[in-house]
Amino acid sequence: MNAAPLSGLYAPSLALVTDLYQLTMAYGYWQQGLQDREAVFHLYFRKAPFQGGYAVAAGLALAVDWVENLKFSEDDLEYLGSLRGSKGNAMFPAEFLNYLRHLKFNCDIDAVPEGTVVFGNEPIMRIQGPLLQAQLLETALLTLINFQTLIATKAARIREAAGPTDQILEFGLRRAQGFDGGLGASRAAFLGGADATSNVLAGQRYGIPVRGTHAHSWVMSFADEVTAFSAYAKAFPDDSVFLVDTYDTIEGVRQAIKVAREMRANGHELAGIRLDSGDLAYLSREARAVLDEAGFPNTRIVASNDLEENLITSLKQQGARIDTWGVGTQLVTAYNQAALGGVYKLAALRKADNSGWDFTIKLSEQVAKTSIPGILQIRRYLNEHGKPRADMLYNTAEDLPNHLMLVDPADSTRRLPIRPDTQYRELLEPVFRKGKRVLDLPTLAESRAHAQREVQSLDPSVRRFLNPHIFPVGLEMGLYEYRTRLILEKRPMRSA
Ligand SMILES: Nc1ncnc2c1ncn2[C@@H]1O[C@H](COP(=O)(O)OP(=O)(O)OP(=O)(O)O)[C@@H](O)[C@H]1O
Ligand SMILES: O=P(O)(O)OC[C@H]1O[C@H](OP(=O)(O)OP(=O)(O)O)[C@H](O)[C@@H]1O
Ligand SMILES: O=C(O)c1cccnc1
Repeated sequence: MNAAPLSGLYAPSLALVTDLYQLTMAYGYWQQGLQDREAVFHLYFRKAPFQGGYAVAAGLALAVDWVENLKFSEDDLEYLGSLRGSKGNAMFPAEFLNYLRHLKFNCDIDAVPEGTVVFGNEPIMRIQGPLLQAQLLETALLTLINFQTLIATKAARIREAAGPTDQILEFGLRRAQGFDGGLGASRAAFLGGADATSNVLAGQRYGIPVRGTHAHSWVMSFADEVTAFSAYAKAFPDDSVFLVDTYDTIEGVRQAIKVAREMRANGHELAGIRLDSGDLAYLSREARAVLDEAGFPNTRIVASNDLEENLITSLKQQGARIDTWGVGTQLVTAYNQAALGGVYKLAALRKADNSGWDFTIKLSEQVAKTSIPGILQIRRYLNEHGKPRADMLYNTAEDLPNHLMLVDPADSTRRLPIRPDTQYRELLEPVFRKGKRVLDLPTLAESRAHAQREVQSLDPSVRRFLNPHIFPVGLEMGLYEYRTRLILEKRPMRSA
C-alpha cells in the first residue's frame, strides 16, 4: 500500500476550527498574565460507544497534522479583529491579535497510538504546556478524536461480526455527514477493520484500497441484464462484480452466469455478484448454489443494503453465503450512536510560585462524571498469555508504592491487588515535546494491523455486542484516595 502523506491535509492552518470560547478564554488568560502557567489536560470519553465493551482509539495522525500546521494567518487575525461585542466594541484588541500572530506552539503531547483499544475514563491524549495553548487545542482535538474513534470502533464491531476472512467494503460516502465527514469516516473505517472504500478521495489521500461494483442505473441503461453485464465485463474483464437484483435476483444470477461463461471462454473470470435487496440469507444461499452448480465456485457474493454488525451476525447465523459485505450508511454515520462524548478536562495546574502542582477536579452529581486529577498514565497489565487483564490509571507526578492496588472508581469495594511481577505496558507515548514532534507516526495500514491485534487480544466476553463484560479499569489506590479527598474538599458541605 502506498503510504499517502498526511501532512498538508489541514494546511494552510485551520486555527479557527474552534469554539469562540477558546479564544475568549485565551484573551482572558493573556490579560491576566496567566497565558504561560503550565497546565495539564486529558482527553477521554466516559463510556464506550454502541453500548459496547471497548473503543478503538483513532485520529491521532489527523490531530498531529492539525497541531503541526497550527498558525493564525493574517486572514484569521483580520476576521478575529472584526468581531464585535454586544456594545459594538472590538472583542479582541490588536495587541492580543499580535500575540496570536507570533504564538509558537510548544506543548508536550502524549497519546495512545491509533488502533489501541481503550476504555472509559482513560486519557487518549494528555496535553501539557502553557495554559492558553493547551486550552486552545481542545475543540479541534475533540472534533478529530471523537469522530475517528467512533467510526473506527464501529468498523471494528463490523469486522467482529464478519469474521477475520470476509471482505468489508465501505460504501458510505453518499450518506455521510458532508465531504469531510465522508473522508474522515473512510479513514477511520479502514483503520478499524474495513478492507477497502468506494471513496476515491480517501484512496488518493490515505492510500486506502478503492473498490466497487456498479449501480442499478448501469443495468437500467441497457436493453437487458446480459447486455449490461457484457458491456461491463468488456470494460473490466478481470474485476467485474455484477449487481443482479435490478429485476429478479435469481434470474439476475442466471444472466450473470451466461456472461461469466463468455468471459471464461476469453480467459477471464467473473469476480463476483452483488445482492442489494430482498432476503440476503436466502438469496445468497440460492445464488451460491446456482453459481456452484454452473461451475463458478470462486465467484464471490457481495451483499449490501443497510448492513451493520447485528444484521451481519444474524445473516451468518441464518447460513448466509456472503463473503463480501458492502457497508455504508450505518458505518459512516455511526447510525445508532451519533457521537462519542469525549471530553477535555483540566487535571493539573502549576502552582503560582512554580513549586509543584495543584491537581484539579471537575465535580459532578454522578461520581462517574467527576474528572480524575493528576498527570495520568495508563498501565495495561497482561495475564499469563500476554492478553489485557486490567488497566490502572495513575498519577505520574507521584511515586508509586511497592504494593499496587487498583480501585474501581465507580465502586470502591471492588479492588484488584497487582502482583509485583505482573507484566504491563504503558499506553500513552510521547508525541510532541516542547512543540516538536518526537514520534514517527505509523502508516495507516500499520495502525489498522495494530487495531486488529488489539481487538483480538480482548476476551470475547468484552468484545460481544450484547451486555459485554466490563473490562476492569481502576485507579491506583493513592490516586483514588487523593481524588476522594479532593472531592470532599471541593464539594460544599450542607447540613441536613
Ligand atoms: N435474512 C435477513 N434477516 C434479517 N434482515 C435482513 C435479511 N435480509 C435482508 N435483511 C435486511 O432487512 C432490511 C430490509 O430489507 P428489504 O429487502 O426489505 O430492503 P428494501 O431496501 O426495502 O428492499 P428493496 O430495495 O427491494 O426495496 C435491510 O436492512 C436488509 O439488509
Ligand atoms: O445501504 P448502505 O449500507 O448505505 O450501502 C450503500 C448503498 O448505496 C447504494 O444504494 P443506492 O440506492 O444509493 O444506489 P444503487 O442504485 O447503486 O443501489 C448501494 O446499492 C447500497 O445499498
Ligand atoms: O461500488 C459499489 O457497489 C457501491 C458504491 C457506493 C455505494 N454503494 C455501492
